Amino acid sequence: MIIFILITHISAQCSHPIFCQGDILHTVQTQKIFNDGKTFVDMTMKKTETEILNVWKTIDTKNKEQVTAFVADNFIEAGSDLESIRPSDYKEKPDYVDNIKVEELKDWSLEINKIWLELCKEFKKGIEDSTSILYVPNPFFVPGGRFREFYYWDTMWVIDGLIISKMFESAIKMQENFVYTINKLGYIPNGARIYYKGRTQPPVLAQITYNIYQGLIQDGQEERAKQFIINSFGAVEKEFQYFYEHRSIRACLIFQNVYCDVMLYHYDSDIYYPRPESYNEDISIGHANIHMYHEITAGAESGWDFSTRWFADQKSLESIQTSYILSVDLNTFMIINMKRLASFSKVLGLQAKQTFYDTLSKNTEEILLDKFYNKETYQWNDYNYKDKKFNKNFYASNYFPLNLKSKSDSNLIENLKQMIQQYPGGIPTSIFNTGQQWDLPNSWPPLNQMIIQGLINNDQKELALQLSQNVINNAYCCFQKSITQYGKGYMFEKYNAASVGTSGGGGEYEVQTGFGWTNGVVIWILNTFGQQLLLPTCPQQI
Ligand SMILES: OC[C@H]1O[C@H](O[C@H]2O[C@H](CO)[C@@H](O)[C@H](O)[C@H]2O)[C@H](O)[C@@H](O)[C@@H]1O
Repeated sequence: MIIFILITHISAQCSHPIFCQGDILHTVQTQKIFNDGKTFVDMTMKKTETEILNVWKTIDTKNKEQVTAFVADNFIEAGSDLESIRPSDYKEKPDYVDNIKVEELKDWSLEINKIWLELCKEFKKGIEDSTSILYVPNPFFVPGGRFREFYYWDTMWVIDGLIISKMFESAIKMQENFVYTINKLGYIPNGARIYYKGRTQPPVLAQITYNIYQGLIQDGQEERAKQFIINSFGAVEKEFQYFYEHRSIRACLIFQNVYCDVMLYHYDSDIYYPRPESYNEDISIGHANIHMYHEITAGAESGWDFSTRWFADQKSLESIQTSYILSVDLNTFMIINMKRLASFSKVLGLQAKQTFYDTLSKNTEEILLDKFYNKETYQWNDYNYKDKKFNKNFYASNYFPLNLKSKSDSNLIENLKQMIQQYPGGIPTSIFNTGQQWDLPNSWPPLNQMIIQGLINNDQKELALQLSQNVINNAYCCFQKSITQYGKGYMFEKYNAASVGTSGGGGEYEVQTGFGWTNGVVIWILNTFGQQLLLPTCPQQI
C-alpha cells in the first residue's frame, strides 16, 4: 500500500531536470537572476535538455555573472512559447451591452470587451519539448501579467464572461482543453505548466460544463447542448472520482459515527519539494522541510495562496497546515459537482447514476449546511480535523453555501449587510491584515461573485445589487485611475476592500493586471444588473 502511494506521488510530480528540479533551477533561483522566480521557469530552451545540462557542467556556478550569461545564452525570454490569437467568435459589441443603462458603464464594457483580444493565446507549434508548457490542443484565455498560461479555477469566471458575450466557440474550446487534460492526467493541474503538476485547483469543471450547456440551451442550440454533455460527461465524472479518491475523508470519522457513506473534502497535494516558480519563497520558509513544502503546495491548490485560513497560528506561513482543513468552499464546490453530475445523468437518461449523485449530494449537503454552520456567528466555518476545531473567523468563503439549498436566516443576512456597508470596495477575503494576498484588505472578484450569486439564490436581490455596485465601483474607478496614471485602463486581479479606486496588494508578487476573472465577473455583473447599476462616484484624486 505504502509503495503504491509513493509511486502515485512520484508519477504525479514534475521531474523535469531544468524547470522543476536540479542544480540549474536551484542556482538560478537562489542567485536571484530574476526578481520574479516565475520568469526563469517560463523561458524557452534554445538547445536540447542534454546540451544545456552539458554546458552547465562547464561554468563556474558560484559566479553570478557566468550564471546570468549561461541563462542568456541558452534560454529565450519568458512567454516566447505563446502566441496571441484573435478569437474566431470575437464580437466588437456583444448584445448584453445594450442592456446597460448608464452610458459610461456601457462605454467601459466595450473597453473590457477589447481586453479578450489581449488575453487569448495558444502555444506555439513544435515547442513542447523546449519549455514548461503543459500541452493542450486549443487556444485559451490567460489571467494576464505574469500569469501567461491558463489557470484552472480562473477559467470558470472567464468562461462566464465569454458565454454572456456569446463566444461559445471560445468557451467550448477551453472546456475541451480541460477534458483533454483529465483524460491524459486524471485531473486538471493548477495551471498549464508542467511545474504545476501534482496539485489541482478548486474543482469547477462540472459548473463550467453546466454554464456552457445552459448558455447553449438559452441560445436555442438544444442539439449541440446535448452533444456537449455527451462529450463531457466521462471527464467530469473522472475528475469527481479524483477528488473522491485523493482529497476526501469519511464523514463518520469526524461526526460521531454517522454518515459513513459520505465523504468530506480537503485541499492537498502530491508535492514534497519547493514550488519551482516560487523557489526562494519556499526554501526560505521550508528549510528543506518536505512536509512544509507539501502544505504550501496544498495551499496553492486551494487557490488561496496564501491566507491565515490555512495557518495554525492564524499569523504566519510557517504554521501552514492546509491539508488538515475540511474547507467550506471546497465542500460547496463538490456538492455543486454532485448536483451537476445528477442533472447531466438525467440529460443522458442514466437513471441509476442520477439517483446515485442526487442521494450523495443531498447527504453531503445536509452535513455541510447543518454541522458546519455556526449558530452564533451565523456563518459556515472550516473544520480542522487534526485539532478537531472549527475556525470561527470571518472568511469570504464562509458564505459559499448560499449557493446550495441553504435557507439563510435573517442574522446571516444582517451580518453580510454590515460587511457590505463597512467595506465599500467589495467583501474582504478575511479580517486579518497579514500581508498575505488572500487576507485583508484584499477583495477578490471571484469570491464576490460567489456571494452575489448566493444572495440572488436566497431572494436577497437588493443586497446582491449593493455588493455588485461596490465591486463595479472599485473596478471602474481603478480602471479610470490607471488611464490617468499610465495612459491605459487596467483591470486588476484583486482590489482593496476598504476603499474605492485602490487595487489590492501583498503576497509573493506585484498585483497583476489583465485580468481574466475580473473581466468575467464584471461582465457577469453588468449583464445581471445592467438596468439598476449607477455610475460610480470615484474619489477626487482620480
Ligand atoms: O506564483 C505564485 C502562485 O501564483 C498563482 O496563484 C495566484 O494566481 C492564480 C492565477 O490568477 C490564481 O488562480 C490563484 O488563486 C492566485 O493565488 C498560482 O495559482 C499558484 O499556484 C502559484 O504558486
